[in-house]
Amino acid sequence: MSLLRFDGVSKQYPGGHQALAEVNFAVEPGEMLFVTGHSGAGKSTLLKLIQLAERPNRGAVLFDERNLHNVRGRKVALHRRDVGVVYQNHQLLTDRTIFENVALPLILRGMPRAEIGKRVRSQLERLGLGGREKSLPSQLSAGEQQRVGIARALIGEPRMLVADEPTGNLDPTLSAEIMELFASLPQRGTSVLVASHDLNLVKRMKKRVLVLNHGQLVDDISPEDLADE
Ligand SMILES: Nc1ncnc2c1ncn2[C@@H]1O[C@H](COP(=O)(O)OP(=O)(O)OP(=O)(O)O)[C@@H](O)[C@H]1O
Repeated sequence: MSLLRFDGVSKQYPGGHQALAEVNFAVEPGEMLFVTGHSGAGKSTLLKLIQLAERPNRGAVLFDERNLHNVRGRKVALHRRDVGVVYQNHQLLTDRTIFENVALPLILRGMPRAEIGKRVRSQLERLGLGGREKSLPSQLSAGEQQRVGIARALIGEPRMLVADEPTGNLDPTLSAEIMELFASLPQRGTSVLVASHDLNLVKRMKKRVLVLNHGQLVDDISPEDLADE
C-alpha cells in the first residue's frame, strides 16, 4: 500500500496560473525520492499539497489511502503531524535555544516534559548535535542550523519528511552531507521527498527522481536508470 498517491492532480492558483497539471505518482513507505525542475516548475506547490498548505483544483492527493480532500478543520493539524517539513532557511526561532527549537512541536502536543527531554536529546545526538542544546541558532554554522531544522521536523516521528530546497544556502560539501543524512532516514521507515533544482546533486544520490516541467510530470527516473549513467 502506497503512503502517498497523487491521482490526476492539477493546481491552478487564483489569477489563472497552472502550477501543476494532471500529476500522477505514488510513494511507498520508507522510499526516498527527489522532485526536480526549473524555477516555477511546480516543486513547492507539489510539497504544499502534501502538507495541506494548498489544495488541488482537480484530482486527489491520498495519504495512507485517505483522500486529503476530506481532511478539514482540526484534522489538518493531525495530518501535519504525519508530514515533517524542512525549509531552505530552516526558520528557527532565533531567541530560543536549540533544545527549545526542537522541542517545540512536542510541547505544542502537550507531551510530558521528561519524555520531551529524552526524545530531544536522543534526536540531537543522532544528528550530531549532542552538546549544542543550550546554544542559540546564531551560534551554529549554516550546516548545523539546517540539521536542527531536520531534527525539529523529525522529532514528532512523521511518516514522511518533505524538504524544499534544503541545501539552497549550503556549500557543495555541506549539501552532500545533508543529502546523505536524508538518504539514511528511510532505513528508519520514514519516506523522504526532497525538492531541489540542483540536478547534479540529485543525480549523484542515485535515488528516484520526478521531473517537473511547467507543472507536468515529464519523467519518473528510477535509481537503476541513474546507476547506468
Ligand atoms: N500563491 C501563488 N499565487 C499565484 N501563483 C503562484 C503562487 N505560488 C506559486 N505560484 C506560481 O506557480 C508556479 C509554480 O510555483 P512553485 O513555487 O510551485 O515552483 P517551484 O518549482 O517550486 O519554483 P522555485 O524553484 O523557483 O521555488 C510558478 O509559476 C509560480 O509563480
